[in-house]
Amino acid sequence: MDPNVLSSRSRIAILGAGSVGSSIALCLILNPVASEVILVDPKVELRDAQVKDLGDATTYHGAVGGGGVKIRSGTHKDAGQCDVIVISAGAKQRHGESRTDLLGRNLHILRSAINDMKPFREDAVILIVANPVDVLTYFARKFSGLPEGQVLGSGTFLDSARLRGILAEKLDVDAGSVDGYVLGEHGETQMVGNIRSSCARPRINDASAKVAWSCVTIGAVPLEQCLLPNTVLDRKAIAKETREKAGKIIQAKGATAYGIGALTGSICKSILFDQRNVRPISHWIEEMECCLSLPVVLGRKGVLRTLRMPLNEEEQASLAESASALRGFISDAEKIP
Ligand SMILES: NC(=O)c1ccc[n+]([C@@H]2O[C@H](COP(=O)([O-])OP(=O)(O)OC[C@H]3O[C@@H](n4cnc5c(N)ncnc54)[C@H](O)[C@@H]3O)[C@@H](O)[C@H]2O)c1
Repeated sequence: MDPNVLSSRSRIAILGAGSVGSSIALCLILNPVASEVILVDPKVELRDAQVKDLGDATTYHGAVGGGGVKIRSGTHKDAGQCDVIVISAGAKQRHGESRTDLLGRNLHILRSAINDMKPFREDAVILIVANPVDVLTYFARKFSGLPEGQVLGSGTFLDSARLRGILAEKLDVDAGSVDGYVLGEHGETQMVGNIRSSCARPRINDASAKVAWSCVTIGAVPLEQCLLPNTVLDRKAIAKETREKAGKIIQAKGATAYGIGALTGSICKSILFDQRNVRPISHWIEEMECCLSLPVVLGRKGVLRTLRMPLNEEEQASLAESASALRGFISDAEKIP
């Protein structure tokens, strides 16, 4: 089927009209993949103002079905009937607040948003962007009752994109030719640091732990064989730079929005156009009993299958450690009233 015919009937809802939600909406206007984008936010003044502002951007953009993208305000019930529901509704961390308390607030938002959206259209795909993304993806699957492949989180797609960009610069190649993944838990939310001690969980100490270095290739050529003459690749420093990029942006401007906006738009495209792209996406992993990122095939039914990477022993151990930390965090979250 012509993908544009498919998309012309499609609708995407975005819950949360803040920095991230509005950036996602703009990307979906500039690179249209659905005929309608619906913004949902209890702050109705903000929501409607974002819709008006974004509406101006549609004037010269969007050729889906020839008529351009329609952006409008909507309710949670409208969202439940959309093809893709992006959840960027989330409170930001207050000064001195523990991650557990933040999770408590965001879990509350997620639970009420999902209840308000029910009943879901049968083939709806829920895409979690709000943090902590892996834990919220786990609970969205539980609260929504949708088939597990239809509930996913942006996961380490953003971390992996950052890694690719940094490697591309160091190796002087196009980022599109770099194949490499950050796996496990989404880095912006490593549940360490100011987490309450009663909820402290094992952490990955090595900053390079989550990059699947053994599988990085440049145009299908193993990384080792692609280094420029007389160069040494400091993997630990690159992993650290990848992990700390978000923090630096947030420190300077309060939030990250454009990167996640563009990548979320591309996940929506993979789903609605049934593209079968391989992306590192947070999803339910049965044997790990949590949601975390491994490469998956993405299509109209969401996660179609997980691809198992030939990780070395150390990488497998760090992935297991990431899963154990997430399981611990989930079990702490289950106790939140
Ligand atoms: N996954 C990633 O890679 C990534 C990257 C950047 C930000 N984030 C996360 O995205 C989330 C949003 O960030 P932001 O900067 O846009 O925050 P923001 O405060 O600007 O926007 C959040 C919006 O959610 C709305 N909201 C609250 N409850 C709602 C509900 N029940 N239904 C609909 N909307 C509701 C709020 O009113 C607010 O407007 C945060 O959790 C942030 O950590 C994730």
